[in-house]
Amino acid sequence: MLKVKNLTGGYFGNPVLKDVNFEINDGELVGLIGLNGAGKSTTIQEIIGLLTPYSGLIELDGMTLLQDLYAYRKKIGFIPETPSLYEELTLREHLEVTALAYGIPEDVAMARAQKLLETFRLSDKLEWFPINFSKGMKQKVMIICAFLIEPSLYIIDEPFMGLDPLAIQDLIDLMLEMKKNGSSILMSTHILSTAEKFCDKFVVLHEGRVIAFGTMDELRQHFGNESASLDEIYLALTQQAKAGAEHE
Ligand SMILES: Nc1ncnc2c1ncn2[C@@H]1O[C@H](COP(=O)(O)OP(=O)(O)OP(=O)(O)O)[C@@H](O)[C@H]1O
Repeated sequence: MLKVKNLTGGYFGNPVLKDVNFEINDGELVGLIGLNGAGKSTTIQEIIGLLTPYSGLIELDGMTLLQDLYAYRKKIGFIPETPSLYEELTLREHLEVTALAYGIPEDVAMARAQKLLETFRLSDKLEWFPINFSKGMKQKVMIICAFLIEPSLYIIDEPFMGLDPLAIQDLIDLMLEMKKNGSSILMSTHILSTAEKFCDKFVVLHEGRVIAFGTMDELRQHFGNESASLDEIYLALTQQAKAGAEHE
């Protein structure tokens, strides 16, 4: 379970995030949504420990990063928006390095990887180097490495960019399977129609603040329209927040 409590943080002393609060229970898929510059990537960087909060607390399964950096990091599988692979390592070596870094026995890792490689149609490319992969294939390697770990929390930044429709469906199926196994998932996305279908809850960020957090039903109630789509709610919420800021 992830708890983000009163998080204020950002870059070089500039608080991009202001008093951010939300939680992800075990077995929950939460969508992180917001306009360009709203603070989604900054939130993710705070959770994975690339940034240090100015104030507030981030707790994963009751543990903070400061209590045990290595144990905390081992609980997170992160899939960045832009794939970053080691040019000098083959796909097989990427899997081996991931298993080593997360303390997973090689036979266990390779057994898990086999299924994932089949799902993403990369089984015959184990000896390939990243330079020979397309952008979507590189992203699939990042996905396989993250799912190989079977972490407590998956953080997936813009998962649907660059993936073909088949791979998107495969990724969604995997997320749903991991959710069933009790993992928590935080997914940042601009593809609201897909998010609406699969996410249990939504964190709506606007200019570094959480302007709504809850299930689709809770957001609809808040909005006062029982049949509104996430797109409609989201646009209305951001306009309300903009009008509020202009009024101040
Ligand atoms: N490395 C950085 N140094 C300084 N400011 C940054 C840095 N990265 C982002 N910011 C600022 O933080 C704010 C939030 O940016 P962030 O990247 O978190 O937004 P986002 O919601 O992920 O946007 P997008 O949808 O465009 O990816 C923006 O005002 C941005 O200019």
